[in-house]
Amino acid sequence: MDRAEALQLLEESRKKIDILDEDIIKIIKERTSLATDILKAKLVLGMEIHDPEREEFIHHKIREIAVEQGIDEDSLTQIIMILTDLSKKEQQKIQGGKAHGKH
Ligand SMILES: O=C(O)C(=O)C[C@]1(C(=O)O)C=C[C@@H](O)C=C1
Repeated sequence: MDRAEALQLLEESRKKIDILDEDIIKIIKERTSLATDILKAKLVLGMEIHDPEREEFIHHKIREIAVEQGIDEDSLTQIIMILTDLSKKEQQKIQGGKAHGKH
């Protein structure tokens, strides 16, 4: 591969990454926005926002997928922790808004 081809390959790969990053962000938004329905259900069921058992189940599942797909387990675990954190923060935000609306 000469220098011109290398530059072209880098540019094309970065374009693909930019598109994938946008897709990932859309999916993160879709996952986070489920917080509204999850909180609605939890309030009826008298459940806490933080559900350690469910999180443990997700982490176990993710570790299996990481091994299967040959992705670094710790990195994938960190990503899942960020995603569950986003969901909890969103649920707390909605709950705070609801509580505030009562007064
Ligand atoms: O499944 C739930 O109960 C959720 O609130 C969603 C979720 C998640 O983001 O996956 C977030 C917080 C809980 O601790 C467990 C899981």
